[in-house]
Amino acid sequence: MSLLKIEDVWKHYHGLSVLRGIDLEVAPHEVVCLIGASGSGKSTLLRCVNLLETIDDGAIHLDGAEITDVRADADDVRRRIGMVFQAYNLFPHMTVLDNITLAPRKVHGVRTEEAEARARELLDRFGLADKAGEYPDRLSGGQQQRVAVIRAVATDPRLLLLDEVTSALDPTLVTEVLGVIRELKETGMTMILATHEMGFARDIADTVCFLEGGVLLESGPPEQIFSAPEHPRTRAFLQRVLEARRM
Ligand SMILES: Nc1ncnc2c1ncn2[C@@H]1O[C@H](COP(=O)(O)OP(=O)(O)OP(=O)(O)O)[C@@H](O)[C@H]1O
Repeated sequence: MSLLKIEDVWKHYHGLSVLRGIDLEVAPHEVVCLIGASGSGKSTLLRCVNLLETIDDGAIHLDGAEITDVRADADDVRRRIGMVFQAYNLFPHMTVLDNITLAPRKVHGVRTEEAEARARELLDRFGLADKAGEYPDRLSGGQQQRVAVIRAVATDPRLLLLDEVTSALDPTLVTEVLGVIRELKETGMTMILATHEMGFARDIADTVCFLEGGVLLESGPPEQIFSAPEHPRTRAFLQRVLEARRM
């Protein structure tokens, strides 16, 4: 059974359709990368999945239950879905350790010692063990984003959504964040990433989905999408990306 099932999802803003009948299934442990030009609907789709936006038509199921049903408990759904944004959104007045343990303690009711032990284990695994007592403004952008990723997985979510997590970073810092995500893949975390990093999508994705104008035009394994895309619009988009990189 799929872990996430998105069925004919539509989203309109002020009469304009920004998601137009999206269908997508994500299997447990699968890594899906959403690619497409700016404004194609990648972020909106992620925001619909964790109920930050309400959909106008269609349905989204997590673990077989419809989460877009009006009777679904949005807080419960968000407890099961982690999300990391482009802007790291760490709490500036809290140490790294407190940032990471806040949700497990306050939302999931985990005891402080247990939450801190888990946070330290994650910090250690992702090479940030010495930063537990630091405040976010003492960390580099790459380190802050790694803490944001750790914070999102500290509650053991069923699904992790990552929205352009490397866009705000200096290119030299991108690699370290990508390293963390690669490591998460090794642990079997199911993830959906919206990304402009084609190289990364090719490297990490099990499935790449190309969106244009709110339509999921083509999806498939990275070898297919990047080497032999079927849809002419996918080919045109990848060509534009390639040309922009040469400039
Ligand atoms: N809150 C909002 N109100 C009105 N329009 C919105 C809102 N959020 C997004 N949009 C519009 O929806 C469309 C899709 O935006 P979205 O941010 O999902 O695209 P994207 O593919 O994630 O872009 P980017 O790669 O730049 O992040 C855009 O035309 C955008 O202007």
